Amino acid sequence: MAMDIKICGLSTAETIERASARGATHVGFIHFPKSPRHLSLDAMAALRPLVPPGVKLVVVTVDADDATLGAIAARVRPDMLQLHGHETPERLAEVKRRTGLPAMKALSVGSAADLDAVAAYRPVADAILLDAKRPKGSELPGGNGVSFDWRLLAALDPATRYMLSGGLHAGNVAEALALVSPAGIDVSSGVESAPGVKDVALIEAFFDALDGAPPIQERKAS
Ligand SMILES: O=C(O)c1ccccc1NCC(=O)[C@H](O)[C@H](O)COP(=O)(O)O
Repeated sequence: MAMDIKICGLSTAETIERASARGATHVGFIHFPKSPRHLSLDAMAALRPLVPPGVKLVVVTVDADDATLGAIAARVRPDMLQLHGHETPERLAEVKRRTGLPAMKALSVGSAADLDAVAAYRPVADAILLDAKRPKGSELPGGNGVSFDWRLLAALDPATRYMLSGGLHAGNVAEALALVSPAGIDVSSGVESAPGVKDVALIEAFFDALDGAPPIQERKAS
């Protein structure tokens, strides 16, 4: 099965087009006012038609209330929500029921014990994204450009499908994929020239690096 590739925090027609053309299966919009990648409802609704059919649009929120999530569902019509705050499995199930949308839950990993949370979300989440912990001083629960120790994922139930996230870039994605076999990968800061400024050349370099990575069957065998 081909790996999912999510390019997150996009905000321009050019970067949506390039990421999609190079093989992104998912593109992400951030709706979190503290983020340099924040897009208003109007901005997301305006960019929505630029996401090609077959590429999934994910809107990322952080502990958003029902009114906000309802407005996103109605006006932006994403294919999926990404809940990147402290949402419990019960809240995730409620969000799915209220919005009628699939939901991915982001979980932060700093130690093997952090992976215990995965079991609670697996029955309700449509996808699990494993990200690094927020560094001290950052106001952002994601999009910090820092990685966690990928070797911790050896402790995961091998049946767990997850998206690997946190600090990936063209220079380390092949190394990550030599160590772990995620169902998907997600990148934001690693394809930016400055916080919130996506760079087409870095997007190209990321996909070039993936083109050079060994296919998943070879990775599993090694
Ligand atoms: O990117 C943000 O600004 C952001 C803000 C608040 C919550 C989540 C956010 N990003 C979510 C993502 O899915 C990022 O792609 C993920 O955290 C990886 O980011 P990076 O380490 O910068 O590649």
